[in-house]
Amino acid sequence: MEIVILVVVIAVIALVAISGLVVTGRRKKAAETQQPGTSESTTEAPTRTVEPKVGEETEAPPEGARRTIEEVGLPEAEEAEAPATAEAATAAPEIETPAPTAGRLVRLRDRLSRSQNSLGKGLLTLLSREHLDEETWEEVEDTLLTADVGVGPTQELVEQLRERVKVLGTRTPDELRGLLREELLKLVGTDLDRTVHTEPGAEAAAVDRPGVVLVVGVNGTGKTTTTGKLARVLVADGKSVVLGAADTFRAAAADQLETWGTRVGARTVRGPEAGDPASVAFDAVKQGTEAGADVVLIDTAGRLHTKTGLMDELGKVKRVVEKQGPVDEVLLVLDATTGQNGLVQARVFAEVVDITGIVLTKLDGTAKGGIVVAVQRELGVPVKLVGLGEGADDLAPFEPEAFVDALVREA
Ligand SMILES: Nc1nc2c(ncn2[C@@H]2O[C@H](COP(=O)(O)OP(=O)(O)OP(=O)(O)O)[C@@H](O)[C@H]2O)c(=O)[nH]1
Repeated sequence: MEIVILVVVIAVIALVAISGLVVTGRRKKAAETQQPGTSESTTEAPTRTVEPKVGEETEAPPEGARRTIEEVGLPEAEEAEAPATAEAATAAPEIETPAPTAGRLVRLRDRLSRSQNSLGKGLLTLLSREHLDEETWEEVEDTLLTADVGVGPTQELVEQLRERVKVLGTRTPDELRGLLREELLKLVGTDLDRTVHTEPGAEAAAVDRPGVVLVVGVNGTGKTTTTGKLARVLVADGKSVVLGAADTFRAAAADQLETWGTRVGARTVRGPEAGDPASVAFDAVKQGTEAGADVVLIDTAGRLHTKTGLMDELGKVKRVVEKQGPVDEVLLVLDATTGQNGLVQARVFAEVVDITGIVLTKLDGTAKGGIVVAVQRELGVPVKLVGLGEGADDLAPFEPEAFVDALVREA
């Protein structure tokens, strides 16, 4: 009997154990069959990746999108498209046509007058006061000094204005505007040669060499950008241009210049990183001459005017280039927003390389347009170009009338 009970107990235990195993096995299977469920969300993932993300409008359509074209029955179109796309990938980038240069300053006048508003508007408001007492004249003086016109030119202007306002007696706003325009124009100067000399000098007729322009200045003033913009201006005027990346300190600067060049089909001559800038400049002129280019533009590295070694190096760049012929234009790039500090820079650069023209950049970012007057006085060298923005065609020939008009125009 005991034996029978023992057998029954063992049988019951065995049954329980077997049914437990079966349940675990089923659960495992169920878990495995849920994996496809998870992979369902992964199959969703690719679907998600073909959805455009914010800012992807300009990217090539993803694979999924092309299949949709197939679905609507245009396989031939896709086949025909495929080689074209492959070709486009290897083809040279499209060459841009820069905007014409004539009247650029006028076109950009709105921007200029917006940024310069405080000088012209400030002066006109002061001069419109009923009684022009000593205090008002002092305010006129302060306004001019704040706008970086410089002490000497400010005193001259105030003296002239005082005299003429006295003679004029009662003043209408239009008369005042006219008066101020005339006096500012006198200060800015209308008879300076503001041509950027990109043509080789007379001696070149025998040698047949390109015009050579050297671009110099302290760090970050906008040399590379200006060189690139100038290349566009020249190409727009039908000239062939070779660029010399003599900024060997920063590989990125040479890349930046090359990008500007590529956009307008101008070749860039570059050297090894940290190589000798004078030799790159020399090579650029040599290659420009061999290629029969019209102009060679040489971008130099930014250097602090206080670093004697770097300033000596700049002198060497110019001397080495001159072994092949004179440099026709040395452009000093000054950042208009640095105000009076620009004058100190100008003085030192002028001692090392003969500056023949000034490019005043970032005039769009300052109300201190008076630096135009101050820097010309300081160096006796005219402002020839102005930068009015970061856009590729935001470089304008400096036109005194358009500039002064922008200063005194009605807001
Ligand atoms: N708003 C404005 N920005 C400008 C103008 N000209 C240049 N810039 C900007 O100034 C910055 C410096 O310009 P770069 O051309 O790299 O200056 P750089 O003098 O070559 O610099 P380094 O090689 O480091 O000495 C860039 O962000 C330009 O886009 C301008 O006229 N207006």
